[in-house]
Amino acid sequence: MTGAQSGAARTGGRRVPPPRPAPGLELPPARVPAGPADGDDITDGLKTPYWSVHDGASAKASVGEILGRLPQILRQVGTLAWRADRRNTLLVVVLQLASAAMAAFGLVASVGVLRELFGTGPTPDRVRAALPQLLLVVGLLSLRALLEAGVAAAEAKLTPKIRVALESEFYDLAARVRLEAVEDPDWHDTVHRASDKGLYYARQIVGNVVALAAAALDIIGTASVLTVLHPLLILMLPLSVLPVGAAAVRAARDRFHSHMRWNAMQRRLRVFTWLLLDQDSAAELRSTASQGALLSEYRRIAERIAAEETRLGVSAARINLAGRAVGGLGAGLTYAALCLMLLDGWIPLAVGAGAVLALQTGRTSLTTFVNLAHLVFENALWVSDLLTVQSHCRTRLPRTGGLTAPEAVKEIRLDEVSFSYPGKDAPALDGVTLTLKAGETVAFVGVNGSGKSTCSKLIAGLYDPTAGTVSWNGADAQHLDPLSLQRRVSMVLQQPAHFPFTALANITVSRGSITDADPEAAHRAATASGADQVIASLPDAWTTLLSKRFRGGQQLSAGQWAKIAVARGLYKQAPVLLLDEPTASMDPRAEHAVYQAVLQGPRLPGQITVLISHRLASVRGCDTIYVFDSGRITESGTHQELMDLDASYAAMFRLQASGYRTADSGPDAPSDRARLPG
Ligand SMILES: Nc1ncnc2c1ncn2[C@@H]1O[C@H](COP(=O)(O)OP(=O)(O)OP(=O)(O)O)[C@@H](O)[C@H]1O
Repeated sequence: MTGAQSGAARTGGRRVPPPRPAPGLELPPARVPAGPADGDDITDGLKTPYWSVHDGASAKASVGEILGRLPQILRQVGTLAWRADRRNTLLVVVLQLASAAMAAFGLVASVGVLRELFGTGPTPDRVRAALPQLLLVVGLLSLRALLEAGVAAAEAKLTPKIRVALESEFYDLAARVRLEAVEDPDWHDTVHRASDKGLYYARQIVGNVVALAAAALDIIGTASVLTVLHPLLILMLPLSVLPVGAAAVRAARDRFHSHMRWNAMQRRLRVFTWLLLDQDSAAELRSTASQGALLSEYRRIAERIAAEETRLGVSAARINLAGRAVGGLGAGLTYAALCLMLLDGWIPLAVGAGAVLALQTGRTSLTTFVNLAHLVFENALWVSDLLTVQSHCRTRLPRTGGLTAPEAVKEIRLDEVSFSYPGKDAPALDGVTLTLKAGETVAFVGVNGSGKSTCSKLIAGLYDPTAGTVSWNGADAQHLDPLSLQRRVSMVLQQPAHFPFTALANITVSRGSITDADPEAAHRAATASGADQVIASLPDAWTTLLSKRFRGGQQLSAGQWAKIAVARGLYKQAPVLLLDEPTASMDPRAEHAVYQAVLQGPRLPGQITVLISHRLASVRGCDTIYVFDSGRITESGTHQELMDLDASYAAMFRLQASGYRTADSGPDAPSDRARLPG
């Protein structure tokens, strides 16, 4: 090779320049840190992940905000419950109210017992006098236990129903939204957050709201009992419970903060543990022997987490102690006030003892209330998030109704069609005009990112154009019923889905079923695509599960999956067949067989076939070849016309052909197809 030739490939006498370095790119640094330095915050540099946006929200909200949101949350949960199961919702409410009433009556009866016990007369007489009240207390407490069991049983029936209703509605909506919504990265985040967190907390919130309501009712019950005992005693309640409440708020916030921090640290650690265990990175880690580097970073983070855990534990113990001291102070003040009331004869001893009992109950209920209020506040944010995503889904569903797409597709026309992906300024398609006629096989070729796949998705009705029209037999596709249109199109995608179903179901799914098959059509499709040999080699042939996640499941190679995907596309027998680089991962013989089947094999009468491929030799037999560049069609015609045009298609073709050329062959004579045996 001469010096002039050394930096460039030669194609039919033209030279294709070698790649140039990006302008202005400097040399990289000699050392980069693997993570935050030892003195730095280990959570620095971590983006708040989409699934964590509401974590710790209750620790940031004020008490007023939390209390202010509770009625709305109660309404929201009540509506969900009412919609899911009216009977059990009513049961929960009624039984919970009755249970709170039993608790209050139990307290009053307990004061009655104390009154008798602290009365005058010999002890046996006092005990005898107290017995009926004592039996009443036992009866009321037993009744309360029964009522609480009833609440738990009704809740156990109600919660799964709410979950199933919410889940079904959510998955039904999310699975049907239009493709451009699904491909929006923000959409992906919100939907996954709703699925992982929203649905999880929707399950938790019912139980938590019921427990919160129970705690609130107990506080109300306690306040009522104190008022009945002596109106002044109601003043004791805030004195006794507020310090406990403040300590509980502080402890709850600290817990939520710690949880957030711990989560963030664990996420940094998981980056490394995941890489160490992951199947995809296993081969490279071993071949580069870089496990040691990853393990040392793992140890560094793990040690920081251990130190942080100790710090958090000690801090929690301190807050606990402070909380108890404040609570004790409150209790001390209450008892001092009670003593004064007793000494001045405002209340009898029995009432004083009853008040102590009631205040003790009130303190416990308030601590429970504070903890649950924080929890419910945070749960509700996730549930609201889920409900917002659901309503958002409703706005992004495909149109319904419209004309039924024609069964016999005579012509599909794209007229000045443009399309931009959400959030992208540059259009992926920019004024594309082309006509596909019944019975034609056309090819879309062009460099990466030039808009070929996007164009095929617009033809399939998966996207609506942002400008211009796609029409079927003269009717605007946007006026056609999307479902009927999708039934007329079969798409084989560049990265086909690997359904964890049987081999047969992986094929029949294109007709919307994973249980029923047309055996002859499935066999024909598998034979044409080359999937027949793949399936025949599987232990249970058609019924082999294609997923290692199941017992007896099998793992296929990328090329084998591609054959299954082509079979799936052919099995649908749709009037429009779109093949988006289906053979990229196939071996040359398999690729050749697929193109033979598509281009020359039996096909549906009038079927329109679109092939997208980078291997130009494979599509040279197509009726029309469209060359895409930056979202536009820059050339079109038959292979020969484009070769005669001698523009970019001809240059690309010669470049590929040069890789196969032997010393004695002409510039555009050879092709990989021509060289294949048989
Ligand atoms: N889902 C998507 N969201 C945002 N942008 C996208 C999406 N899919 C494609 N694009 C962008 O649209 C442009 C056209 O992409 P398209 O996949 O249609 O090209 P292509 O010609 O099929 O490329 P390739 O040969 O690599 O398959 C590219 O700039 C690409 O980055």
